[in-house]
Amino acid sequence: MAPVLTSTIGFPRIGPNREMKKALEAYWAGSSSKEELAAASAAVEARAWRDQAAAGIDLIGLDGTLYDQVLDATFQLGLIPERFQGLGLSGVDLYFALARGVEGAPACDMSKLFDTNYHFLAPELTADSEPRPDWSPLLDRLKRGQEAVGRERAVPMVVGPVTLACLARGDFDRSAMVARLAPAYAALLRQLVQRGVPEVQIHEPALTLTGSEALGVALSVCYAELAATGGVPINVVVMFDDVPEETYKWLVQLPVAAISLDFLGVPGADYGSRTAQLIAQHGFPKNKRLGAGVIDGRGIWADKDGAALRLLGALRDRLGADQPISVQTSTSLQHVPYDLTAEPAGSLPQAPPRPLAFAVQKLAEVVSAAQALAASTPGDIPALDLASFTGAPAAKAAQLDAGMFSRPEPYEQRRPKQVQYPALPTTTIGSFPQTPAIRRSRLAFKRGRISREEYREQMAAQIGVCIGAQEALGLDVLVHGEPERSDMVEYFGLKLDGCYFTEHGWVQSYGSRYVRPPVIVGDISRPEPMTVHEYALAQGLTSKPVKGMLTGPVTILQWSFPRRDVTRQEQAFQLALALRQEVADLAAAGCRVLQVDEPALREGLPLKKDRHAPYLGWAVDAFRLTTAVAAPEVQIVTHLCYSDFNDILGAISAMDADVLTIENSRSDDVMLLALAGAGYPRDVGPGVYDVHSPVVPPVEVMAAKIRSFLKSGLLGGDAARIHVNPDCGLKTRKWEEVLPSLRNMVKAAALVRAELAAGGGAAAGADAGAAQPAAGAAREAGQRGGACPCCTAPEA
Ligand SMILES: CN1c2c(nc(N)[nH]c2=O)NC[C@@H]1CNc1ccc(C(=O)N[C@@H](CCC(=O)N[C@@H](CCC(=O)N[C@@H](CCC(=O)O)C(=O)O)C(=O)O)C(=O)O)cc1
Ligand SMILES: N[C@@H](CCS)C(=O)O
Ligand SMILES: [Zn+2]
Repeated sequence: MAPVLTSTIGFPRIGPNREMKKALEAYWAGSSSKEELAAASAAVEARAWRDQAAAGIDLIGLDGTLYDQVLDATFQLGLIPERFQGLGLSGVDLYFALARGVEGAPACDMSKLFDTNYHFLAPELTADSEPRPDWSPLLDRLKRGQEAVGRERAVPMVVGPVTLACLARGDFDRSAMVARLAPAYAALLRQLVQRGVPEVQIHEPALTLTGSEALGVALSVCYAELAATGGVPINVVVMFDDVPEETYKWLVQLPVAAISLDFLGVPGADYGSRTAQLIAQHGFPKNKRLGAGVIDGRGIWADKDGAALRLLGALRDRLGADQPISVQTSTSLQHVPYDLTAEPAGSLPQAPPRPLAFAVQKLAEVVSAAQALAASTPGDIPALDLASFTGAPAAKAAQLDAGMFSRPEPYEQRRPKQVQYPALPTTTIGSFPQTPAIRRSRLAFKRGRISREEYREQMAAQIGVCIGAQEALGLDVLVHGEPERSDMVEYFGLKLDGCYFTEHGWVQSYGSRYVRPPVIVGDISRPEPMTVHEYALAQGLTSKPVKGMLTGPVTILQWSFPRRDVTRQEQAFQLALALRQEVADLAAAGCRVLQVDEPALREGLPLKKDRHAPYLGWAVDAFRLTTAVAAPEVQIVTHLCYSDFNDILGAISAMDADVLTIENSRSDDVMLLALAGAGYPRDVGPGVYDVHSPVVPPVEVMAAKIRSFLKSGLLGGDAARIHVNPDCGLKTRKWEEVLPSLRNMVKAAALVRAELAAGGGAAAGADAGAAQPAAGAAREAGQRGGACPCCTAPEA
């Protein structure tokens, strides 16, 4: 019998106590040195590798990054976009310039990694891109890894050439690019030969995509070139989904030592994963190790009733006891929190459907499944039918009246009844800076140092500050600023029954920014209103319309850890029904503009095209179920960001929102042009500036953007229906960045309004005054929080 190994293909890189966040932010703030940053990063990495060794993992993937693993590959390949060259930057400063931007050189585009809530930095390539590899950071990490866990266990990992070519921005032939990149990867493999590694992991999640079969020839030629370097066994790692059948046929023929596959796919997806079926049907080569990803890498549920072992047993039955196999997680563990034992005793949900497991606990599951498999003989393990295994939960049909999914009147009829705007109405996306003072208040409340009442008073004061600032800036549609929300999804998770919330369950979202996803543990319901108090408070301070602010059902689901026993659709509809009650309550409280954010709508799109339509069907239905309860007079806004929405324009339109605000500025108006090209019919607010950069955008730059919107053909250039807003919320920024940026944004809108007025071209119905709420919402301004951060010292 072949030995059963254990392997890891990625681990949290943030440290058990968010050490990397602190180290990075200290370095960026200038309060620590390069050496201190490098030392902190090395310590976090070594801790993670030692944790894996201590758990008994045989082959430890040497995960670790200062910001993002895709950027690491781009950077080490020397594929530096031209705008960063000649700035006099090198090393980590050049690396961080690509990640975060510097004056005159905006950052690389940030996008979701496949269907996860992790953001990578997109390589920018052209047909002529010439790699100039320098793999020193990876080789240095390998040296440290070998010192930490020994040569026989330390496995270097890198994002592979096919995935890099697929994730890159630019107009070029992907197959040709794979061929162009191959020699640079071959150079890495040659350097690894000297260093005595057991293997190298080349991560190729792009092989899960529909269309990857067309890259089959490029894949084969490239991996033949890599294998020809000789000496270093290659483990091709695929994660996030199964691979298309044709791709599977290419994949298993590659001249590599191991292929790692994801047997579980997306938690709660009704289509499950076809990986087991592919193996049942086509087998797997005996001369390669099968990396069996049978422990869920991106869910937090513990393996239940030995499900992983049954899958392993079925694989052995199909492939034979001499099949080399390693037990591992289905994806990198970077998508789950570090260690469940950090949670305070007694805080775990009382009756979860099954126990929880974070990254450290998953290591133990991998090892115990491997040990149980090795110790068993055929017949010991309960049978499982490989040919029909998908891991999908049983679908429950939702019994809802069709009328609940449609607004009472179509857009053309209801729009004139809603708030009327001046040309180019200005607004923001919802959040304002989460200042240290706000975080201190929240901490004080959590630790019991201040009462709930005091905490609410302090948040109310912040809301007052936000309203005062927006009035002073002259924005048309205001927001309350979301100070009470540590995170938009976490906030709703805390308010909804059926969700469990962790204290330390941080997961990296991008760079030094982390989130704590709620855990959906049961049926969702809303015990009481969640946002009405803050909305009413803010609206009470101004005569301008204040947007009600909700996170949509698909985004709450996507950014939570969902159940695995119930389909995603069922969970989305439960969330939608709870949010629908909130929409009704906000409307009853006088709210006339109500934003329901769905930034993760695109993220949830299955990686296979044939699964798009069913997903988009229920995802759009969940949004409509949430919002359709609103009367025609209530303007429903939605907001989408940080994804490529081109391929879901039909679904965006089907959401039937009255206003769509969409991130646009980092990607050269791609979204705007796509919407214009598709004849998108309802109001649009394309982002005019990037909120992830500390750079204050000049008036003229934003004015030029607005002019380009008007000329793009979008809405026939109707300026009253083209809104002006930043790309996304401002919570990560400081007041001293936000105020000048918004001041410039308002000035830019005013400039273009004046141009339109001078040219007589302003849209019909446009009026240079402030927006008016349609129904009597005029209230006394400035009752609370008159202090305006424009006139007082902003908080650091
Ligand atoms: C819009 N985005 C979001 C995504 N996913 C979400 N779940 N939420 C999102 O908003 N995905 C796509 C994008 C990703 N964007 C971001 C943007 C910003 C962040 C971010 O800033 N994260 C914060 C964490 C915020 C938070 O919850 N803070 C807590 C404080 C927790 C804490 O550290 N407390 C300290 C003491 C307080 C202190 O001294 O500061 C303690 O307990 O010791 C809070 O506000 O209460 C981050 O800093 O990383 C994430 C994704
Ligand atoms: N309303 C949220 C949306 C983020 S996608 C915010 O402004 O932060
Ligand atoms: Zn956003």
